Amino acid sequence: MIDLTAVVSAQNLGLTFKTNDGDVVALSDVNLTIDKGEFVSFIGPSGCGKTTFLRTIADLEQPTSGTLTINGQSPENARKDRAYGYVFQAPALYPWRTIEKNIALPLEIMGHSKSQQAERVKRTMDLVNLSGFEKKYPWQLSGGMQQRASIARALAFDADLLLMDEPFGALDEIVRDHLNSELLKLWDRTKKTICFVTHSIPEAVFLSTKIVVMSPRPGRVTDIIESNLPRERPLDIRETPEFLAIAARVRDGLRAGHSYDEDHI
Ligand SMILES: Nc1ncnc2c1ncn2[C@@H]1O[C@H](COP(=O)(O)OP(=O)(O)OP(=O)(O)O)[C@@H](O)[C@H]1O
Repeated sequence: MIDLTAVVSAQNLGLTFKTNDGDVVALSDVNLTIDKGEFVSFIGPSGCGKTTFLRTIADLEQPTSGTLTINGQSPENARKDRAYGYVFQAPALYPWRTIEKNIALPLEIMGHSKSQQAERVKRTMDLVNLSGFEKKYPWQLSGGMQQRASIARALAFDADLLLMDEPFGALDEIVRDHLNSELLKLWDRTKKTICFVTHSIPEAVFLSTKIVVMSPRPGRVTDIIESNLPRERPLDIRETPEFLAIAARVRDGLRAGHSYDEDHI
């Protein structure tokens, strides 16, 4: 049953791309409910449909079967309502605009007043610890800072739902650890609902209240793991037996959905 109180509710969701080489089944029979305030990670090998699922929530792709609602409404209406912010794999900042002007761009397009823009830019830059870098250009910032700026841009809408497609994949491990901790604090402070795509088991376990394990050909959900870790998570939680037990279950789910033979033909 479709859950109208959920932030995201997918029922028997399918999406098949028609290509010149035939049909590509990107999503098949996906059933998933995401409640308000959850942090949900999507993990699975390349091509299992993680990005497609996020893009479908964002109304950038249309499902070919099943039902999907965002805050009880269609993805199209949710998009018109500005129900979500989207953070891409690469920071995608305009090099000719300063950081504050990059963050303000969507607000500018939406017709917010200059004072509203300034207030929101200040608030979101504070949230991602970038205060003081307003007048810098993207190339003057490190990769991690650029990605924080694009998170600020997604937050500037003040949407309750944040869609993040492997935002830290290109960063080194130390920076990634730091941003993972910062993101958890931000999530705790803002009470947002977050959908987060990753390839990293420790990242998924560290961040999430729920982990959705997916497998390719066709993109299916093979396991949904509810995490019992406390909401407050220092980095060394990754060495605890509770953490390692969840990581082992994710690994099992990934293995079960993976056909190694097929890959090596
Ligand atoms: N516009 C499109 N047209 C045709 N096929 C597509 C299109 N977009 C995605 N696909 C295919 O759909 C499948 C799922 O792709 P998707 O990008 O969602 O996977 P992913 O799990 O996010 O992968 P990655 O981890 O590499 O980002 C892949 O086989 C991909 O080639």
